[in-house]
Amino acid sequence: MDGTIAEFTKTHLELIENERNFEIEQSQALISGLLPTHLQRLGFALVGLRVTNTRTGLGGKTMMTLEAAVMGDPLPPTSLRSGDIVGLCAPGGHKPGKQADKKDQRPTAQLSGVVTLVSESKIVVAVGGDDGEIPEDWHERCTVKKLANDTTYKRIIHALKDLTAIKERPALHTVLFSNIDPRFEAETVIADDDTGFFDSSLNESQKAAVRLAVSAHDIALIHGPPGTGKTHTIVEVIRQLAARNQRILVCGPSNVSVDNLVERLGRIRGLPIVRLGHPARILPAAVAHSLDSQTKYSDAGELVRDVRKELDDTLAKIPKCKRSAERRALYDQVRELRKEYRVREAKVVDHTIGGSRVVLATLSGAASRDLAKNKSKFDVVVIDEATQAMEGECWIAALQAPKLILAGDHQQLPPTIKSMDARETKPKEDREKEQQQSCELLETTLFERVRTKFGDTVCCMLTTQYRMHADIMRVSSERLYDGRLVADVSVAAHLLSDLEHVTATDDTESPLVFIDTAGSEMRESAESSDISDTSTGNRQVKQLGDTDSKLNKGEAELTLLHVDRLIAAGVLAADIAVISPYNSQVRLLKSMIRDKYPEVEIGSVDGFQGREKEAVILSMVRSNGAKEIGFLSDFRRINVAITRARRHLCVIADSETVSVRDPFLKALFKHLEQSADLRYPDQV
Ligand SMILES: Nc1ncnc2c1ncn2[C@@H]1O[C@H](COP(=O)(O)OP(=O)(O)OP(=O)(O)O)[C@@H](O)[C@H]1O
Repeated sequence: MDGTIAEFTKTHLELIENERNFEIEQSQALISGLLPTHLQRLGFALVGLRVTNTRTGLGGKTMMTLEAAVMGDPLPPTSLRSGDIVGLCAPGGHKPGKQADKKDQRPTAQLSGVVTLVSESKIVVAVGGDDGEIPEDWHERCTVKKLANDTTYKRIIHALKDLTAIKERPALHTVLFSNIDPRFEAETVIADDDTGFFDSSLNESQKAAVRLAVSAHDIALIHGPPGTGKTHTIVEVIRQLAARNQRILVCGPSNVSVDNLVERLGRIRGLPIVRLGHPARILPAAVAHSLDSQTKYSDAGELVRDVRKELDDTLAKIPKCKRSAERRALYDQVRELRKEYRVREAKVVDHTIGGSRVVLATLSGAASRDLAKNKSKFDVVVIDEATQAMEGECWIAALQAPKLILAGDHQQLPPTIKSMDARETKPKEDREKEQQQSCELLETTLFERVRTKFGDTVCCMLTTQYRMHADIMRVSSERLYDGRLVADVSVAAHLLSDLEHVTATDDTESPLVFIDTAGSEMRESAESSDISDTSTGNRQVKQLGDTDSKLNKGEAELTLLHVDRLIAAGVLAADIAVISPYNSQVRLLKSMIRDKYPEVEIGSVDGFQGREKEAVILSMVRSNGAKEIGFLSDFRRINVAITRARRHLCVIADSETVSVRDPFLKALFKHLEQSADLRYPDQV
């Protein structure tokens, strides 16, 4: 088995290194080659800021507040967001008092940090702390510039190396890498009369999934098609495990996936939880459970608060201090206080993590030093949205317990492999076969691998969905979920016209509308360079892989007309989403719809995975004589697209181009022709 693991990690390490290099090269090509002022126009930098305040945050980090050079001026429009990794630098890397070389506008990053807040007038960046001290000669004017973030790749590489090096392996590893079958409790873990469930609203498939997950010794999968209450089920699994005195590490690939669980688990009385991760990246609703808040406000945190205050007071004195000797003395004092602060804080952190039965973090965050230092022992690792994480990423968490529970849906989009996306628009035959295989290997998730290996023995599918009208989910159920997915009675026939303030019209009484552009000459085109996003005032920079992205002006106009009709019927703009598989079309749609209806959400299909809206309009874009459909041929993307709508789905597409080759699309268009309210552009 060790040989198999060594082979597995070797291949994956190579692939992850490639992916990491690809991402860094791409972002450097975009960011490093441009002058800061140019980057600022593109939204990737803020130039000539003043440091207006410094205080101490978690991990002894210094929170630097930066504002526009002219006091009270707003910051220029920016795409910098909380959680971004940024470099802080002075123009030309000059030191205070020295003249900057006017010609050299390229800054050299001198400090790196994480953005914790961006408002109209200021940006706050957490710097230093465990990552190093702030240099004494730190200048008060600087540029903030977005940096490539390869932290997750580094952590995956570390985890894969650790996986190879393990001496005493849990049975889980044997199950995953050799031919040993997974084991389950022979006895019923929750009584047949169902009295053992905490949540009495669970449906039969959810109960079956909980039983499977609790009874597993090594691994169990919860397969949750769209809207089937996967999170609901995971919460019950965690409660059951906690009631059996197990310690649980709960992870997801994104902050949103983790915070969704934090919010729900946080409501359960008597279940101590803690959310690890940078406060800047945690959703407001989950912040109260963050390690940062708990160390700050708990009784045990009292110890830390005193030193924090002293540190902040000392830091505040530095900018006012003119003499360099005095300044230096204050810096020495800061260094000492910071050491003391870290020692005390480590104790509180240890206490908080150790006292929590459930610890939550992103997969990447599971590599947190706080966990490693705490030597936390977990009995079970639960990974939600596991089909959106690369296997290597799952191993960061999976190394920390002998039992693993994965939840996800392999019929929706897999993790994004950026080096593959960049090639997506090129013809298939141009891609090197080997690279194609590598990407496919990276795209194969741990969930998928285990499901293929053991099938239903380890996997339980949730079969009742609580989102879509029955007509909206039908094709997905029949083609992708063996016809087993059923709509709960509460949603099976719900319509927009049932909503308050919505009048009954042809649109609001139809769960499915299909506007077929075939023969209308509404052809696709490639993106011209002058589409701007008027909401930010910035010209949008084309994303990677967009080099050949497609748009369709005719479809965009039909989309706007359909939005007009829904809103005229009383549907709230905030209940409508407009989605398209192509980024160029998304930009075009934003430029046409945003000013008129700012609350209508407009985005890519990929970006909308995991979300839902009452009404969804899908613009498929492709319309050409050659019947080329590019990445619409990925059934998982189409599945995500059509399963976002609760009461109304309007598909705008050219059936002659889109419905011809791909079996899933063929089935979808057959269903649309039979069951949807069918319209042609001249009737809209
Ligand atoms: N047993 C149930 N009875 C009634 N409603 C339920 C039940 N299970 C889930 N739901 C409802 O279904 C909706 C989806 O649940 P949840 O958010 O847990 O699903 P999910 O599968 O995680 O979602 P997604 O499809 O986005 O992954 C929620 O509104 C939830 O209240």
